[in-house]
Amino acid sequence: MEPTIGYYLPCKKYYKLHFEQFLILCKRAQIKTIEINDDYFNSIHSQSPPNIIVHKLTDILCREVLNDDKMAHQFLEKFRQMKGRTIMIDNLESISQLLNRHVQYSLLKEIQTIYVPPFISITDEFTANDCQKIQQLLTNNNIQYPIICKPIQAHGSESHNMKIIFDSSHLIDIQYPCILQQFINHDGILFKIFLVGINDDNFYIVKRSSIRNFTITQSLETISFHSSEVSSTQACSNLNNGEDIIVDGITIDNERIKELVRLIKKKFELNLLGIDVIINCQTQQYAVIDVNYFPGYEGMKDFNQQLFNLCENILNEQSLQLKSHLNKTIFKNNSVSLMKIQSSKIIY
Ligand SMILES: Nc1ncnc2c1ncn2[C@@H]1O[C@H](COP(=O)(O)OP(=O)(O)OP(=O)(O)O)[C@@H](O)[C@H]1O
Ligand SMILES: O=P(O)(O)O[C@H]1[C@H](OP(=O)(O)O)[C@@H](OP(=O)(O)O)[C@@H](O)[C@@H](O)[C@@H]1OP(=O)(O)O
Ligand SMILES: [Mg+2]
Repeated sequence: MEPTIGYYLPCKKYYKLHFEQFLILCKRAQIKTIEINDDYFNSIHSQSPPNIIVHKLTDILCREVLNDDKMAHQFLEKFRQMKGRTIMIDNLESISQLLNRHVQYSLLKEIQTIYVPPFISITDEFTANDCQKIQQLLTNNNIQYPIICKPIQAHGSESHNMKIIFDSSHLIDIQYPCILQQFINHDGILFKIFLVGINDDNFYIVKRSSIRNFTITQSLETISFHSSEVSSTQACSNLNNGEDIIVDGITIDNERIKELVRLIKKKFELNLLGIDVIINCQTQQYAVIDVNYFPGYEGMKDFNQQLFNLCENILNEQSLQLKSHLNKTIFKNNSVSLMKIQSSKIIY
């Protein structure tokens, strides 16, 4: 029977990735593809689950985990029920570790050689009256101004509105729940590392614009921004470096990134990853500021081919395992009948 790959992608993601190219590659290789949606689940009793499911379910996972949404939970349960019979690219439990910035950063910090700028987590139990308490937490954790305030939720439309705060008198501006993190001067350059987990070396680095350096000489008003304004491919914000500042010389060490990718992939057990790195312009430390599940892969021309290769590898492994399982069973059955023959010989 021909192998099958199921997919669940929000429309926007499907078109942005040109996912039809992936489907064409599958067709050429005689791999069946099927969209996983409500219709699929309604007719599931008549078919066995796909060998692999490729998906971006982060929005639905966020609704389930962070908003306790029942519909989202019911939909995800249908994927969970296929566990053991299909390979999910990637596991929902692994992806969940990235959805909350506090969880994500805490796990990254457990990797000793990885640097995550110091942060504290501010739950929604804090109120505008707690600024002193928050300042104390910042001091205890050795976090200096400026600081960046990020929503605790790391994925979805609500997660990208950020603030830069320059002094304690503006702590009143933070939105709850959030992460407050040390702002690192990095010459306005961000490195995005896109990974398709065929092996640890299979990553692609793109350089993007980012937020320019700040020196605090006087108290500044809080700056609010959306992360796409400063770091998307089209970014052209007054928070970026002006054209007169030349930063083309900044490069990143491939070997260091290779090690970083290996450690993060192993820690989170994910195949489709985007890792955002900035380089502290004073200490040259590589700071990991964000890990995204199934990112946009903008700039990586052959993403669909890479994803296809990953799926093909998994299918090949599956069929090898199946063959070896069948061989073992045949061998076991043969040896059983051989033993029967031998023992019958003894009897006679
Ligand atoms: N600690 C930091 N120091 C300096 N700049 C930072 C820091 N953290 C984030 N930034 C800047 O803010 C931008 C958005 O941060 P972050 O990547 O955490 O947001 P996001 O909304 O999760 O992004 P993405 O769209 O990649 O998911 C970064 O691209 C970078 O320009
Ligand atoms: O593609 P999607 O709609 O899933 O959006 C993702 C976005 O890709 P896009 O901006 O190119 O679309 C990613 O940007 P890159 O790191 O790849 O630059 C990153 O911001 C993810 O966090 C977003 O996922 P979300 O947070 O919304 O779940
Ligand atoms: Mg993110």
